[in-house]
Amino acid sequence: MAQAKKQSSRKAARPPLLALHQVSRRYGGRVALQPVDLDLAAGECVALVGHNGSGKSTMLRLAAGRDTPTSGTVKLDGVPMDENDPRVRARLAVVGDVSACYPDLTVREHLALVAVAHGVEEPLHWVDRALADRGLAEHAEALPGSLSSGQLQSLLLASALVRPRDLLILDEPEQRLDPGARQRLADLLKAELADGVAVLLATHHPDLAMHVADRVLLLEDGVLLAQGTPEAVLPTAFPGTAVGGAR
Ligand SMILES: Nc1ncnc2c1ncn2[C@@H]1O[C@H](COP(=O)(O)OP(=O)(O)OP(=O)(O)O)[C@@H](O)[C@H]1O
Repeated sequence: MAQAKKQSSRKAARPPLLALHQVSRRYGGRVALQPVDLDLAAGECVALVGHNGSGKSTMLRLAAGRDTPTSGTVKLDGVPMDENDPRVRARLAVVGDVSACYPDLTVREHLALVAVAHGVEEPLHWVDRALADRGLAEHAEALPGSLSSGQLQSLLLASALVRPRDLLILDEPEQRLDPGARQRLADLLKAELADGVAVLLATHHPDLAMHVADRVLLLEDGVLLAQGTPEAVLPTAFPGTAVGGAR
C-alpha cells in the first residue's frame, strides 16, 4: 500500500492531460453540476461516485466534450475540449451506452469499423485481441440484438480498445457485468493505466473504485462533497458497505 501511495503522489506531480476549471452545468433552472475543478494526469485514474442524479454523467459528458459547460473550461493537453476536433478524436475514447452499437453489424464488423475509421494499423489484429480480452470471441459473428446485456457492455468496452486513446472515459462500465467480467474490467483498466492512459469513470461499485482509482470524487446533488484517496472517500460514499481488496 505504501508503494501505491508513493505512485499516487508521483502521478499527481505530472502536468494534467485533462483539466476542468470551474466547470458547471445548468439545465433550465436546475443546477446539475456546481463549479468543479479536476486535473487528471496520464496514467492516473479518477472515479466519480454518488447517488443517482448527483451529476456524475453530466460531469463525464462535459469532460468528454459531448456537452458544453454553462461556465468554466475543459481542456485536453491545453486544447479546448471539442469532440469534433480531430486532435481530440485521436486521443479520447468514450465508453457510452448501447445506443452506440450498430444493430446490423456483427460484433467483429462493429469493432473492425471502429478500428478502420480511426486509422489503426493492423486493425484485424486489434479486433481479434479485443474479442479475446473481452470474452467475446465466440460471439464475434453475432448481431448486437442477440447478445446479453453483459455481452453488449463488453462490446462497448472492446470498441474503446480498438482505437487510439490517451484518455478513457467510462460511465458505469461495471453495469450488467457478472463478477468475473467485472474482475476482467478492473484488470483492463489497470493495464490501461500502466500504459499511461488517463482514466475517468463514474461507478456505483465501490470495489471497482478501490481497485483502480487513485482519487475518488463524491458528488451529491451536483456538489463536490469530498475528494481524496479511495480509502478516505469510499466509506463516506458507501456507508455500511465493506469496501475491500488490495489495489
Ligand atoms: N439533458 C438533461 N436535461 C435536463 N436535466 C438533466 C439532463 N441531464 C441530466 N439532467 C439532470 O441533472 C442531474 C444530474 O444527472 P446525471 O445524469 O448527471 O446524474 P448521475 O449522477 O449520472 O446519475 P445516475 O447515477 O442515475 O446515472 C439530474 O437531476 C438530472 O435529472
